Parts: sequence; C-alpha cells; structure tokens
Amino acid sequence: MIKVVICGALGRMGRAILQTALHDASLKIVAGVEHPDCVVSPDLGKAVNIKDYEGVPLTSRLEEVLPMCHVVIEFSGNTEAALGHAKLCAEAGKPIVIGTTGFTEDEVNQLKELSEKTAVLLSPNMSLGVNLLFRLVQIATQSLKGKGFDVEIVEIHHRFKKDAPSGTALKLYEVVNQQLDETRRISCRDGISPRKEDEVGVFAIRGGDVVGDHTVYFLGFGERLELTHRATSRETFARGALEAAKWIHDKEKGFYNMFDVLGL
Ligand SMILES: NC(=O)C1=CN([C@@H]2O[C@H](COP(=O)(O)OP(=O)(O)OC[C@H]3O[C@@H](n4cnc5c(N)ncnc54)[C@H](OP(=O)(O)O)[C@@H]3O)[C@@H](O)[C@H]2O)C=CC1
Ligand SMILES: O=C(O)C1=N[C@H](C(=O)O)C[C@H](O)C1
Repeated sequence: MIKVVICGALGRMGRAILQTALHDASLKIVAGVEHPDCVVSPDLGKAVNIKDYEGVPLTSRLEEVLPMCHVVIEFSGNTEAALGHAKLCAEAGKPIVIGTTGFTEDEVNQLKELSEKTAVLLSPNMSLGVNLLFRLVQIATQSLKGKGFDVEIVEIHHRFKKDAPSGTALKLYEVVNQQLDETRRISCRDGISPRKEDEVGVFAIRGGDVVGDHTVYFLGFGERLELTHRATSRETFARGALEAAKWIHDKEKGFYNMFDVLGL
C-alpha cells in the first residue's frame, strides 16, 4: 500500500483527494499538512475529527510526517510553501507531486534543480482531458500557423481562486507560443487599438463555483475553431493526482509532468 501525505490537506483539493483516496485500496492518506495559522490550529499535531479526516494526523511541519510516507502530494496553493515542501522531500529522498499553480520561472527552475535529488512531478492540471487538450492545441496551432488564424485563450474559475490567469491557461499559452514565432501574452484590452498580429490574449473570468473551464479560440475569416475543456468536479483532478502519486512513488529522481503518467 502506498502511503501518502497531503500538503494543503484542508483545502478544496486536499479534501477532494482525501475523499477520492478512501475508495482506492492501493493507497492510504497517512497525514495532512496545513498552514500554521489555519483555522483548526488547535488540532495541529494530533489526529483530528474533521469530516473526512477522522484519525488522520494533521501538522504544520511536513518534516514530522515525511518518514511515515512514500510520496507527498502538494496542493497548498502557496508557491513559497510548496517550494519549501519540495526541498524537504529532496533532502529526504521522497517523491513529490505538485498541483499548486502560480510558480514564477525562477521557482520552476528551483524545482528542476531539486528534481536532481528526488522525483518531482509538476502539473497545473491533473485531468486527462486537459492534458489531451494540451496535445490538441499543439496540433491545431501547428496546423493553422500562417493561415490567418488568431489565437485567444479564456479561462473561468470560482470566485475564491487566488492566481490569474490559471496555471492551465498559462501552460496553454506556452504550448501556443512554442509553435508560433515570438508572440506576446496580453491580459487586457481596453481602449481604441485593433488587435496586433503578435498578441495572444489570455483572459481570466472569476465567479461562483466554476470548477475550471478553458477554451482556446482559433479565429479565422469565415470560420473559427474552439477547443474547450470543462471540469465539472474536483474529483477529476484528485484522481489524476492519486494516479500521479502511484506512478511516481518508486521513481528515484527526475522532473516529470502528467504526460509521463498518462502516456500522452
Ligand atoms: N494541478 C491541478 O490539477 C489543480 C491545481 N489546483 C491548484 O491547487 C492549489 C490549491 O487549490 P485549492 O485546493 O482550491 O485551494 P485552497 O485554498 O482551498 O486550499 C489550499 C490549502 O492549503 C493551505 N495552506 C496554505 N499555506 C500552507 C502551508 N504553508 N502549508 C500547508 N498548507 C497550506 C490553505 O490554508 P489557508 O486557507 O489557511 O491558507 C488551504 O487549506 C491552487 O494553486 C490551485 O490553482 C487546483 C485544482 C486542480
Ligand atoms: O484553482 C483551481 O480551482 C484550479 N486551478 C488549476 C489552474 O490554475 O490551472 C487547475 C484547475 O483548472 C482548477
């Protein structure tokens, strides 16, 4: 049985992962890591009876529970904390699956350095559909290049999401940018100025309880192609994160993403 620690244990994703893991006999959530100032701080350090977490110890110090596990899943939503957790994993030689988004380029480079000591999987989206979308967008961009199509990206998420644009939208832009020559990402249009040829708009809409929608538009003359993924439940990300944990638990070192897990 694969023993897993979740960082960001009481968050939306942490709870979804715990719930999903309850139906999988091949792994067990052995501890949760939470923010030191989290609302349940009196319970930190001992087993708690928060719904879903009955008997699972919660702590604010990953190093205390690392020896208990084979793999760590990181969804704290805080890139500084996630980097700290990855450093502890590298020191202890424990693999880590990171779903947290919003890393700067420099932080991603630091994660790559840590992956020389332990296995690190970083993906802004653990769903099968979005990872296939990355591939489809690559094909569409390549196929429509030089044929008069403009590319624009729109994402919608719940009102509580902190980072914008989403990690997935930024990855979609990266895929588009790799196929085209020198594009410029913009996040707003306001005023009198027609679209510039090298622009790619990446726009974030926030509201309600939207789990996560991403659309890439290929806008031509007389036709347009829209590639859309809609996540309707966090369980889809949770299942992906747990599949990633199973896949990485016996890997020694290296920098991976969901393509490696899904074989895409
Ligand atoms: N890769 C993927 O497939 C997906 C990625 N995400 C990403 O995952 C992240 C989390 O999303 P979500 O669950 O909605 O966010 P939440 O805010 O609901 O959950 C994050 C949890 O982590 C806690 N936390 C904050 N700092 C620390 C810390 N230093 N150590 C341990 N825990 C900490 C938060 O506590 P507190 O509230 O007290 O700060 C909170 O309980 C985001 O970056 C999001 O973009 C989301 C869905 C899918
Ligand atoms: O914060 C979220 O909720 C999500 N974040 C991820 C992102 O930033 O891409 C993935 C998913 O769309 C949900």
